[in-house]
Amino acid sequence: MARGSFRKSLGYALAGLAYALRTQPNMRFHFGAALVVVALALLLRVGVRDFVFLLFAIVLVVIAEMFNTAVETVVDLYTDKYHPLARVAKDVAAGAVLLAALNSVVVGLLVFYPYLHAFVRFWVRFRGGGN
Ligand SMILES: Nc1ncnc2c1ncn2[C@@H]1O[C@H](COP(=O)(O)OP(=O)(O)OP(=O)(O)O)[C@@H](O)[C@H]1O
Repeated sequence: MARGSFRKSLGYALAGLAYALRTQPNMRFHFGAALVVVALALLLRVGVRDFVFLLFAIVLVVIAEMFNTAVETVVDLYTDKYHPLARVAKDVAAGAVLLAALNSVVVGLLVFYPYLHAFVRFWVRFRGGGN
């Protein structure tokens, strides 16, 4: 692939990412949540393996949301009338986002559980006056 062509392709791909961020409130929410999770992971100094699990879960949600946006756009391009197949296409794409989001919640709970547990124990002791 020529270098100019690679640059162009990269530009199109970044434009797609920017479009999804600009037009999809869900996408902005995912990015915000991802920033919080990454900041928390850095703050708590989670291990490299746990960090990789978190990154995979985050990127999976973003990818699912982008494909969802692509499917919605193509369906809307094809028809603005009600069609059962249009509904199926959009519902299945939305289902993929839901699955990825649920996965990210489970991964987050598993990774952060030891820290949350330690924090709660510390808090209970602290509130109990050290007994
Ligand atoms: N042309 C259509 N024909 C049949 N059902 C449709 C059609 N367009 C949308 N729907 C139904 O309405 C739901 C919501 O569609 P819409 O395009 O508003 O997606 P959305 O989930 O609101 O998008 P966003 O991710 O932007 O919030 C779809 O999941 C589908 O069930």
